[in-house]
Amino acid sequence: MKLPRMVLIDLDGTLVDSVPDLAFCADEMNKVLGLPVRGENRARNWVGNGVERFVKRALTDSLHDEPEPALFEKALPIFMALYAENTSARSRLYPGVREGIDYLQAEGIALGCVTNKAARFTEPLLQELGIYDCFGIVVSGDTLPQKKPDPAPLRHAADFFKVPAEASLMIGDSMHDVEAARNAGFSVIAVTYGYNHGHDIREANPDAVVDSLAELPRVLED
Ligand SMILES: O=C(O)COP(=O)(O)O
Ligand SMILES: [Mg+2]
Repeated sequence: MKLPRMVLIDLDGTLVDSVPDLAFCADEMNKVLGLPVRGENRARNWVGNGVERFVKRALTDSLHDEPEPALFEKALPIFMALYAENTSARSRLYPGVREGIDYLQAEGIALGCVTNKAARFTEPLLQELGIYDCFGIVVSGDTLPQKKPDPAPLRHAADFFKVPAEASLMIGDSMHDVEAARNAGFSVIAVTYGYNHGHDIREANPDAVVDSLAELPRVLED
C-alpha cells in the first residue's frame, strides 16, 4: 500500500481496549435500574456506534432493539455520570499502539483520531492513556452532527490537514470504520483484535488487516 499523507485512527477497539470500563458502567447502571447485569463479553459487541446506542444495547441486551423511551431517558444520565468517573482506570492501550504511532510520526504523516465516542469522554481517555498529544485533530462522535459510517468526520479531518482523500487512510476495528472510509474515498486498514459486533472484520473487505499497529511498516511499505 502507498504511504498515506494522513492517517485517522479509531479509538475504542483500535487504540484502546475500553470495554472493561464501559462494561463496568453498563452493569452498575443496570443494577440501579433493577435490570440484569450483562457482563464484559456481551458489552464487547456493543461498542462503536456512540454512547446512546451503547446504553440502548445494555438495556435491551440486543444490537438493534429500542428500549422504552422512559427507561432510556432515565438510564442515559446514570450511565453518563458513571462513565465520567470510570473513563480510563480499567482501559488499556492495545499492544503495538505506541510502536505504530511512533512509526507514523517518524514518517511525518499527519495523525488524527476519529471516534464515535462523545468528546467529554474521548479527551480524558486519550489524555489519561498518554496519547492525546499524538493527534493533530480529534473528531468525536458529537463534534459534528454526523457519526461514522457517515464520511463527514473523516472529511472534516482531511480538510483540516488539507490532504486529499486519495492520500488518506483510516484505521479501525469495525465495519462502520470500513464503511466510513469507503464513503469518504479513503484507503482502510482494519485491526483484527477489536470490537466488530461479533463478526470477523475481514467480511467488510478492508484493503488490509493487521493483528497489531506494530505491523503498519510492513503493510505500508509493501
Ligand atoms: O461507540 C463509541 O462510543 C466509540 O466507538 P469508536 O471509538 O470505535 O468509534
Ligand atoms: Mg472502534
